[in-house]
Amino acid sequence: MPVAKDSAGLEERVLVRNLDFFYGESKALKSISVPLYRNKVTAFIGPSGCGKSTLLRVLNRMYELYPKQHAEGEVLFDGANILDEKQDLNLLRARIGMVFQKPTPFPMSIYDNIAFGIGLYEKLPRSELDGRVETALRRAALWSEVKDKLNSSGLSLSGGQQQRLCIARTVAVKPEVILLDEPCSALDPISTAKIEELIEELKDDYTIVIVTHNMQQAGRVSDFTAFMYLGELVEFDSTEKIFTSPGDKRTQDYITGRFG
Ligand SMILES: Nc1ncnc2c1ncn2[C@@H]1O[C@H](COP(=O)(O)OP(=O)(O)OP(=O)(O)O)[C@@H](O)[C@H]1O
Repeated sequence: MPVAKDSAGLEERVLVRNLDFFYGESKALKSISVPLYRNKVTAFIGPSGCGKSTLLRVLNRMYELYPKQHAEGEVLFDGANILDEKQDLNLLRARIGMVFQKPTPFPMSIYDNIAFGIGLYEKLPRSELDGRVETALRRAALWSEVKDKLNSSGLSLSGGQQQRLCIARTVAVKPEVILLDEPCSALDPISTAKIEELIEELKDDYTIVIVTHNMQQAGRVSDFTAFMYLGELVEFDSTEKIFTSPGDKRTQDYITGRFG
């Protein structure tokens, strides 16, 4: 299928169109429309409760795990609406991976943390699996720190290392889009800097979406920024534009710390 690119060479990897989301009767997302461009980092910012995490949870249909939550509208991925009932959820979650706020390694060895995820989707001989585990750990900038203790528990690592292990686990199944929900909020500044460097490198291969409360972080890591407020998407533009001359007063007030 020919892929539409605009004059700036941007390719819409995912296109959210008129998306509404409901927790029971309560509407948490109101007619959200936003593109997520290939090989770019898009940051979602906005005050607590504005719907950032809800939006991420729609993008890989995580909300399906809970009763009385539903989405209406379209999330187009390769031209198909992932909200469609026929969507294979396991396949979707392999293609759109997610890293959570709190590092969540499985209670198993470092090696198995990575191998387990791969094993859900592919049956590989041990030698090939070893290679995939190493590549994923290198990609997550963790290999040099763990290569001599692959059999130690993932839980024995520091918080920052655990978060990189979770990123390695996500990368290992070869997703196309990576969703990061406040990935640094539980980390110290050095670990945060490492994750930010990693995001910069990963965007060569993936489409990345990050939710962050940290304005400086959004400014450092993202190419595009979406500002949300009370379930609405107020403004979406290049990060430079949002942070230097936002079009909406609410965006301006938020980024200058006047509310939120
Ligand atoms: N499980 C739930 N049941 C009912 N309402 C919920 C649930 N989870 C979130 N909400 C509501 O949906 C709205 C959006 O919440 P969401 O967690 O997406 O916001 P957020 O922008 O990610 O906030 P934060 O920055 O504090 O993480 C809020 O009004 C919240 O109270």
